[in-house]
Amino acid sequence: MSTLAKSANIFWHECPVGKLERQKLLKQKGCVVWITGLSGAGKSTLACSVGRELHNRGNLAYILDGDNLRHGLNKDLGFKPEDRAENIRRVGEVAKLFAEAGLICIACLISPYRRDRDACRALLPDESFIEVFLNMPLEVCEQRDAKGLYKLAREGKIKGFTGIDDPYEPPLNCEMEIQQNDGICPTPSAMAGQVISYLEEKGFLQEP
Ligand SMILES: Nc1ncnc2c1ncn2[C@@H]1O[C@H](COP(=O)(O)OS(=O)(=O)O)[C@@H](OP(=O)(O)O)[C@H]1O
Ligand SMILES: Nc1ncnc2c1ncn2[C@@H]1O[C@H](COP(=O)(O)OP(=O)(O)O)[C@@H](O)[C@H]1O
Repeated sequence: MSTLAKSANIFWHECPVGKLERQKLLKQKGCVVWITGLSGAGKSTLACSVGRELHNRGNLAYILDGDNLRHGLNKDLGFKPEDRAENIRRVGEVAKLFAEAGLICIACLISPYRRDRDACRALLPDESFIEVFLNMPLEVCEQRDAKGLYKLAREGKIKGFTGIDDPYEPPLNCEMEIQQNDGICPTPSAMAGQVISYLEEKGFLQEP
């Protein structure tokens, strides 16, 4: 699918209230926390845990979950590489709007291809795209198999399943990597704590 602009004679209209004013109102800085990893790695769980913690602290956050968005905005897309690329492109653009609105936008999608994630990063101002690699081994995800999809993929009933017969390209330079310690997965709340600490350190949770 082409991402080249097809419309001509269009002009950007500047609005009177800008990002800085909205950030001051919300007492936080807009950013995108982009959680990537295999199906079953715990992306949605982590996103929800971070979202709850931020809400409890009085920060405004919004979750863009790949699975959920495929029920609406992206319901015309499948899992071929070009469909995944368009899926990630659209979510990247929406995430950019949320960050521009001053929110902490938490996007959780497999987003298996490095090039697609890097293109989303390039949409955001420096440091406000925070890539979190939820690095859970395939065996752990497959053992969890919360939706029974790995079983179907192993039986050949789903083709092109990430980690089985479609690639996952791990980030090379992500802001955070969360993994098992001595074979034990940190609890969702411990993982969320790591993300919140990062946001705090970088000043996203306070007035600009
Ligand atoms: N072929 C194939 N490969 C991977 N995943 C598949 C596939 N088919 C369906 N599913 C289900 O779709 C969810 C992933 O959607 P995403 O939008 O995050 O995928 S992607 O970023 O476009 O790759 C993913 O959800 P999560 O388990 O939450 O990651 C799966 O439940
Ligand atoms: N930190 C964790 N420790 C143990 N189990 C987890 C953890 N995070 C998620 N899970 C479990 O793993 C399964 C997949 O989690 P989910 O958040 O749906 O993953 P994803 O969104 O990456 O597909 C769920 O059954 C969930 O309860």
